[in-house]
Amino acid sequence: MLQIEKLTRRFGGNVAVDDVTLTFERPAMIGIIGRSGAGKSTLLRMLNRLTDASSGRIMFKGTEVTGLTGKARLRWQADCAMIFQQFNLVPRLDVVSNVLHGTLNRQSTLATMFNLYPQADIHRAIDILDRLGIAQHASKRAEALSGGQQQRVAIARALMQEPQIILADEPIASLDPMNAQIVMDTLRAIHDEDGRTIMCNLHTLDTARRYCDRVIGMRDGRVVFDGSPDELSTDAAREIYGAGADFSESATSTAIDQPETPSPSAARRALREAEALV
Ligand SMILES: Nc1ncnc2c1ncn2[C@@H]1O[C@H](COP(=O)(O)OP(=O)(O)OP(=O)(O)O)[C@@H](O)[C@H]1O
Repeated sequence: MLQIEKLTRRFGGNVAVDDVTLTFERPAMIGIIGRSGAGKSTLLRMLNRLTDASSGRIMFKGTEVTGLTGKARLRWQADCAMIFQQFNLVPRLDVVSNVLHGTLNRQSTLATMFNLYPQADIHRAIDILDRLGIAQHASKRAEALSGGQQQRVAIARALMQEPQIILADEPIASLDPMNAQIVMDTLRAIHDEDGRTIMCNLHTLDTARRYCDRVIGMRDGRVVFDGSPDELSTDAAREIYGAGADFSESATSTAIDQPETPSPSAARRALREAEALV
């Protein structure tokens, strides 16, 4: 399905991603771990074509992604949607409009300028927000939401593009443990229910073990581990993090509490407000 072949990215004399070859046969939830500077973000950004490769190639279902230009490249970026640590929403814009931004690649410039979205898209945006448990916030400005809620808005915006792959670059690094759990549960559910591939850069080992089917460990731009969560032993973790015998997994762990649940009537009210707004 997805093949990464000898992918390399250099920044001057620094090799951020070094000759990485990976094959993904079927949709899965994949965690990429490694310490800061290991090359995780650069790898995801090359997959999404935000960053060009220095050499090597990416193939998806027979198409060479690394060779796409213009509209074909934009289509790929919708098919392989990306979410970020800092959410990248428009803070002063309401939540539904932020989600509708996920359709920008398909809109005419004029329609975009005047926020003219088809009714069907508006309903779909609200359905997606409802699915992610945040429809009650649909009419609020994005900046009024908590970090976890904003990350779910970013996921909703990604889902508007009907992507086959969702790339998540440190999606929970700015969140408290409870919101981190909600966001990871959401990503896992999207994989389980929709069959989309989810590829997440993660700082914490326990999150990768708990949520992912396959874990890829990077160190100094190279893949040094590729296996199931069960195979990710403390020794393997030491190798990935380049740590000594005093390596403690607790240094890469998060404790997790109980998630919030919105009241159904509040959600319905907010849905009506949002429909009136857009
Ligand atoms: N645009 C850039 N220009 C120059 N060097 C870069 C650029 N982007 C990344 N690098 C370098 O490439 C290396 C890998 O960075 P990258 O951000 O991919 O690592 P990472 O594993 O995602 O780290 P973190 O967890 O801190 O985000 C680092 O040495 C970084 O300084």
